[in-house]
Amino acid sequence: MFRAQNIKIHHIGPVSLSVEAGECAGISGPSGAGKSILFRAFADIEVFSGTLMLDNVIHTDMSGPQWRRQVALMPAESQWWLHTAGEHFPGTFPEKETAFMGFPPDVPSWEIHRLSSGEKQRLALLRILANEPKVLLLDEPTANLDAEGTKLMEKLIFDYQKRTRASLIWISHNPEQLQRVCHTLYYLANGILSHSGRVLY
Ligand SMILES: Nc1ncnc2c1ncn2[C@@H]1O[C@H](COP(=O)(O)OP(=O)(O)OP(=O)(O)O)[C@@H](O)[C@H]1O
Repeated sequence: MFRAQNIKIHHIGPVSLSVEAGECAGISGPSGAGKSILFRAFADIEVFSGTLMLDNVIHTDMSGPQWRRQVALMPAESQWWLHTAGEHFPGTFPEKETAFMGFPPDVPSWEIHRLSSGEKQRLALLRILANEPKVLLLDEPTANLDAEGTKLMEKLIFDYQKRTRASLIWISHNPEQLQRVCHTLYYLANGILSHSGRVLY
């Protein structure tokens, strides 16, 4: 279970929220409200005050890299620093999953500069899932994808969540998507995170 208590970062907070194992919390809110900033606090990559807990372990009891291996941030703009796609997967390349996401078998040799925004987004998710995190912080994960790509991305995330009981926090500007993928909905505006409802199945 992921728990954030009294998180304050820049003009945002105090923010508290809990996400059970196997659950998805959605966050919406106006552009510039600070949703991505809040994720940077949850991933412990920017200075904040308050407490983060993962399965009752406080974030200060882990190193930053240890925390981020378990609480993985998929930013709206993924980072790439090596020459080819394959070099960004340190272990075994996830051939089955890349094929599922519509890539041909030679994708590990693709140079980063040729990747489209949507290809980057799909490969960034596969890179993150390869580390088997317990919490996924998904910042508009389907923003650059068409309807078919969105469907595949949502299915890949669902299958992962079902298999591992990971907790998800999903930022989106698309209310239909949040209704479809989340159990609980939050709204961030004017620095305040409000619980805006539970999705009924
Ligand atoms: N390090 C920083 N210090 C101060 N302000 C910042 C910092 N980083 C971002 N901001 C500002 O905070 C605001 C919130 O940014 P953020 O990217 O979190 O918004 P958002 O809710 O994710 O927006 P969008 O929905 O458009 O992606 C923006 O006005 C941004 O310029």
